[in-house]
Amino acid sequence: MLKLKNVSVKYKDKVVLDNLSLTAEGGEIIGLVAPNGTGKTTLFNVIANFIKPNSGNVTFNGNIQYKTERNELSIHKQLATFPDQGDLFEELSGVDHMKLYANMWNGTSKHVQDIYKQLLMESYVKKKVKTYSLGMRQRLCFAMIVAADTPIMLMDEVMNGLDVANVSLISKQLMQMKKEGKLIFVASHLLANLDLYADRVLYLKDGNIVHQQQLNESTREYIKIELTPVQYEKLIQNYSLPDDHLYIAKRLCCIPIAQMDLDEQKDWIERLFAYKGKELTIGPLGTVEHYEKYYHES
Ligand SMILES: Nc1ncnc2c1ncn2[C@@H]1O[C@H](COP(=O)(O)OP(=O)(O)OP(=O)(O)O)[C@@H](O)[C@H]1O
Repeated sequence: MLKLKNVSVKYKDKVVLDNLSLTAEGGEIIGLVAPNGTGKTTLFNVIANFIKPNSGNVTFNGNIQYKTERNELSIHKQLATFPDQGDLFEELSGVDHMKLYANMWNGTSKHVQDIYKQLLMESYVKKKVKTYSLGMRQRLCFAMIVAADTPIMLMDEVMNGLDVANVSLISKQLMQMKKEGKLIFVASHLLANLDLYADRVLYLKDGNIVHQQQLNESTREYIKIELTPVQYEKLIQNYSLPDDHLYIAKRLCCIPIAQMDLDEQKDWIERLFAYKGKELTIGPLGTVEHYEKYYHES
């Protein structure tokens, strides 16, 4: 559905994307994670052709590239980007905005009512945007991209400023759209949140994807415990830890269990129980832990 090949973007001497390649298919939610200023928006801008890469290309559906105006039009019919709150019209209602997006991409707005009901916006959607809170505006931006109903959606910080109930509401809607076969990119700083709905999380670093985390496959499991650097030093002096264990962000010790039999696993759990008041968990690394591994250790 979407293929980026050797994409590079430079602003003057600053390389932001460096030979980045990526393939993505419909029916997938892809999280995009990196500290501020790494290149997430730049990557979205390349996919949407808001900026031209210095080299490399983007291909849709196997053979369509941004080479002609006609191609650009046909790609833009299939792709919508998350609206910016600053682009909302204060004097128009939420419904007006949703209809605008629905008509622009879909040629019809008959599904708009179902969407605002599903997103629990009925009580305010017909009022002018100037009366909305930040969270209501954010939900409207989301409702607009849902109304656009495109096969590809690029969402920058979709959950910004939303409370727990709204995060859950929007997560559900994202998963429903994924089931319908859409390809959805979500750039986010709300890491734990991505664990709930993303299929794959891409970590951007130094202009490229430094790691792709598959969340829907069984992944390496670890015994995980929070340890201070002093406690960790003592542990590695007293016991021989597997070479591939991790000590992430000088706080979390992760011991892989794949190569251990049940007795060895039990031994490790007993040893680690000695650290009173520390939470011991068993499972794969989550998005937060990967993030700390890639961005807090260098
Ligand atoms: N038009 C531009 N001219 C010069 N430099 C730019 C331009 N746009 C972006 N940059 C630089 O490119 C880098 C990546 O910016 P980008 O907006 O893609 O990051 P981001 O990962 O989306 O950040 P954030 O999490 O803060 O939204 C930054 O260092 C930024 O200063």
